[in-house]
Amino acid sequence: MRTPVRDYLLEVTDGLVDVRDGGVADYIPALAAADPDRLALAVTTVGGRSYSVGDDDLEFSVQSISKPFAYAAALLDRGTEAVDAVVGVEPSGEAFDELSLERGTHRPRNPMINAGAIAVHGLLDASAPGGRVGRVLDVFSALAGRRLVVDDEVHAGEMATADRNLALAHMLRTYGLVTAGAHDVVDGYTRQCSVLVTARDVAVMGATLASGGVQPVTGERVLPAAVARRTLSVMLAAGMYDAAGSWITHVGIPAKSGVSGGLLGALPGQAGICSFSPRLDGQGNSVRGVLAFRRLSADMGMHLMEAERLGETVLRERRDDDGEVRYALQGVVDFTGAEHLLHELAQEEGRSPVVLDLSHVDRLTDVGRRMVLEGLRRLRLDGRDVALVDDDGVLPDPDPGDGQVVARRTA
Ligand SMILES: NC(=O)CC[C@H](N)C(=O)O
Repeated sequence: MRTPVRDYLLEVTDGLVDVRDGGVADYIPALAAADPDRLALAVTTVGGRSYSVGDDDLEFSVQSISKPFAYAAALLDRGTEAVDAVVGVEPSGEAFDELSLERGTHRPRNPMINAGAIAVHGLLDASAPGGRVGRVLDVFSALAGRRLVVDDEVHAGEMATADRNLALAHMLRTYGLVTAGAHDVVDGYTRQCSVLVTARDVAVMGATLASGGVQPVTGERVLPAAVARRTLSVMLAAGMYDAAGSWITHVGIPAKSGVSGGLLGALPGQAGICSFSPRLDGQGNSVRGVLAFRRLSADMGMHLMEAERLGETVLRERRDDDGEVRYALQGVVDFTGAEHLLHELAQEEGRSPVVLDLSHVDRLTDVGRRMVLEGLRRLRLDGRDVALVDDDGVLPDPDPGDGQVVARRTA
């Protein structure tokens, strides 16, 4: 069988070929010269499988799609507190190159606009080989799973007209939010924007954020889970500049756009997505990219707020068996899954022993584990015997805290 996923992506891009609205960014010479008809769409699942169509191997400069990844690198290098001291996490509701600073602290409102991204670039570990740009290349390459490079021509072309970004950096220096030289930081930030990627690379990088920081193809943990979660949160709040509100409403996928026409999406627990099409709308977002994401979100149920009642699926069956009550669980036991089980256990009457069969459980989250153990402890306080069937060891060291390890059975 040929998997239908790639065919679906083809259908989406085929439907966009005739859309020619918008125009390419013209303030960077290399972007002004881009072929506006190029089109690519790529998806990588958190399981590490990639599907892509169109110009999926065409390299383009990453531009502002670098911002969330550089933010993640700064969190890695400096920790949350130091990063929070120079940049906020609020949507700005303004254009990407606006000097939008918070009242009082003078911090740029978020790391997804230029002012914030320039401050973030200044935070990167400059002691790495190749300095801050070397650091960017190392982290980006680990995220993509291949060695990435800077396009010197894109960089030189943008530096020739970088007055506005230089102004932002000088302004940030007056507030002590950038300490390195303004020219140095903007030069490094512009190189960061000039890293060459393909749509396939960006989808894989996004899948790394979506999977909580583990690069799903190489298996390497590139980012701590908390860094991935924070990066996705800021993308959701501010990744689409002044279109953030309508983006959340219509698409509901944490995302980041760039002036070269790339659009990154990362859906937690599911997939990284990238579209590439150079014509931009008035807000600087790729016209066909926005349409592709709207369609994917609607067709594939990818809107973050599309809530599934998964908790109830955890209970596979309850059986009265030879004088004992057996609960068979399945899937991933998280807060709502454990709550569902605890609710059922609370209805239990009588004195027969309770057996929890975990044979079909993939995993318990930390809170799921603590809640299930607390349930077992309370059953024992009520004078009931409890036992576990857990041949795969999904609940290692089942100590409910009363000093008595729970008995194990084989299925
Ligand atoms: N929105 C963007 O992609 C902007 C990135 C570009 N390098 C700039 O700083 O202007």
